[in-house]
Amino acid sequence: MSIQIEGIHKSFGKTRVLHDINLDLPSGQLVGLLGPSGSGKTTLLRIIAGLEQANGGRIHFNGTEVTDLHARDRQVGFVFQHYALFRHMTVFDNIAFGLSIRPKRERPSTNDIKQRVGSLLEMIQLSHLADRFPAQLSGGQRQRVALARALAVEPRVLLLDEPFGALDAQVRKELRRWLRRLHDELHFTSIFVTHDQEEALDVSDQVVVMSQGRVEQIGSPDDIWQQPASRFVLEFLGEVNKIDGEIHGSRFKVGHYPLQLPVASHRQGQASWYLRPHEISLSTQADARHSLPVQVTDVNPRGALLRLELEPQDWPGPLLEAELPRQQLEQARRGQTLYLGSQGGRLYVGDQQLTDDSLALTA
Ligand SMILES: Nc1ncnc2c1ncn2[C@@H]1O[C@H](COP(=O)(O)OP(=O)(O)OP(=O)(O)O)[C@@H](O)[C@H]1O
Repeated sequence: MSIQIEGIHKSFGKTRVLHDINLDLPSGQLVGLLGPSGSGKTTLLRIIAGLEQANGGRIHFNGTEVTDLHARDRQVGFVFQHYALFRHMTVFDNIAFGLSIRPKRERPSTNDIKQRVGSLLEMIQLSHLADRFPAQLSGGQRQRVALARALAVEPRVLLLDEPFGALDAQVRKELRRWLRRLHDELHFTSIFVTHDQEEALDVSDQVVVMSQGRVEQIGSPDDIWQQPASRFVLEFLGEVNKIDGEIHGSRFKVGHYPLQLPVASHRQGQASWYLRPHEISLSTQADARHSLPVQVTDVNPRGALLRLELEPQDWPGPLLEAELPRQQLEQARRGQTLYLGSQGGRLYVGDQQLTDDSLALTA
């Protein structure tokens, strides 16, 4: 089931919380809706479900307009962070619920219901707990039952709002892998709200990044990571170091250290150089490529990698995080002075990136 969202906007009172949202989501994809708290993810999800009315715009499922269709007629399954299973019903009855309340002529026979619930129980690997009550399950098991319950009625679209938000990191990771596999087997279309960028990048076919009620970027996890469309996306997705300075002619001056830009910039003044930890290179000697002195304040080996915390020396700025192959700096130790450089990173003046490509700065 493909989903088209055209010019959706929404206000609560005088506050506009969604601005002209346009999305075209192909059938069968697992789409991650990612953004900070308050960016409008849940509101958009509720509008797609029909639980909230937009102030304008249209929604189509497979080309058919559903904007004015009641939630119960949209055939949408919903799983929330705290999904209230019926406490007085067993796991089996919870999953069977949606089927068993159907009007008589649409209701499958008792045997069919038994079979369908049986195969869902197998799928969520909880067949052995069919007779338990929700209170006798772990949080992860409860969320799996919630998912099976949503899938039992064969929704055309499954919407998940932080479904694993309340679970601990390990269970969360297992469940999202499991959701991915399930998705690959059953090919339904789902939209999955999260504010956890690792979660979104890990399981989604496409990620929609939202900020302040607008779509900042839509693309594959790889696109979004490699080619962030804005400074917001760059900062929101993954760790990034920010080094502030000023552009004068063809130089980017950090404190009193002038770094040479590859080409003279037409923009002058305040600018920020953004570097992911792995884009930092370090040398024990100052040279043409490594000119900014930093002091090592922490050394953390992580397998084949070395993670260093660095304090700017003699130039203003917050602590920096660098990550490099261990053999490159075998002898790194706390208190040592090193010289920072990079072949990459991105230079921004305000919200505008100075070049389309990554930038190499040399002293
Ligand atoms: N029923 C409501 N009445 C008034 N304001 C609301 C209502 N629901 C949401 N909002 C506001 O709309 C904005 C978007 O909220 P929404 O829940 O969609 O964000 P979100 O990105 O899902 O956030 P979170 O990750 O914290 O759940 C927020 O500023 C919120 O306070």
